[in-house]
Amino acid sequence: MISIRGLRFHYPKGRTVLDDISLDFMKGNIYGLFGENGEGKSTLIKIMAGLLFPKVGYCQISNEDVAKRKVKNLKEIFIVPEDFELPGIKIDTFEKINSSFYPKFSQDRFYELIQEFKLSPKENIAALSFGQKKKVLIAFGIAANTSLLLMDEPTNGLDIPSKSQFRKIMASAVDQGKCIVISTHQVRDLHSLINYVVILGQSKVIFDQSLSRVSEKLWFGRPKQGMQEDILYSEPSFVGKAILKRQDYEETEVDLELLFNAVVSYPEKINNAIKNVNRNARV
Ligand SMILES: Nc1ncnc2c1ncn2[C@@H]1O[C@H](COP(=O)(O)OP(=O)(O)OP(=O)(O)O)[C@@H](O)[C@H]1O
Repeated sequence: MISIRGLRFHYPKGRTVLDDISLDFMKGNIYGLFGENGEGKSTLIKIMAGLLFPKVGYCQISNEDVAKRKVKNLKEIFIVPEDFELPGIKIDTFEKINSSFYPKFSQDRFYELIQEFKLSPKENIAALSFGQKKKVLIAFGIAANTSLLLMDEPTNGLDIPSKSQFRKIMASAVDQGKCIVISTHQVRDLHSLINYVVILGQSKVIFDQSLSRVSEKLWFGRPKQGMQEDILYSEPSFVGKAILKRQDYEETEVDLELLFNAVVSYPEKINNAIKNVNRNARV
């Protein structure tokens, strides 16, 4: 669906932000795009939305460069940016004006979500808090039913109950016709939502794996006696929790935060452990 090859990007007179990025994003999946502050997540999301253009390489949607900004492609992409401004109009007026750009827009779904977010269609957007405005945009993005839904730090500004509500709503939004990419540095917010992890580090892709592959190859938890030699990564702040090569241990739930910290600290070691096809080999 989205294919990125050999992509390089820098801002005018700036350092290289993205260097030789190659990635595929497929329909039916929710991708978590992670990276520390300033690693280029927002930049990549904007390139995927056709708002910034690669200096080298390409980003294609359905085999066409997004940078060409063809209407047939743009109507299949919706972005919920990190920062945005919405006009000072009523929510239902906003819906009427903007929904016409998205042929698969579902009015019913939009107003259902607006209600779920405890907003009213007659409220003026100007009078809403930042978090409430974000909810309007998230509801619009889901209702737009585009093949590609990009969300940059969507949980910023949401309170704790709204974060779990967001996860529930997003889980119900994905279907076989849709690809969702969510960027965040708050890895924990995407717990039990995503099924692919992409991590950017030092301008490169340092990790690109499905969670099913991760849980097939890695074990997360507090190691018992006799498991020490399989430890790949541990951290005192995770009260003894570690990542181990799975070997013959039971499958565990992936701890996204621990995985993220491990990949950022030892990208090669973690990638090798996942790629390793020989279950008994020691890394
Ligand atoms: N408009 C701009 N002009 C110049 N440099 C920019 C601009 N926007 C971002 N940058 C720089 O590009 C780099 C990547 O920024 P970007 O916002 O893509 O990172 P990010 O991973 O989304 O960060 P965060 O997690 O803090 O939101 C940073 O070094 C930033 O300073």
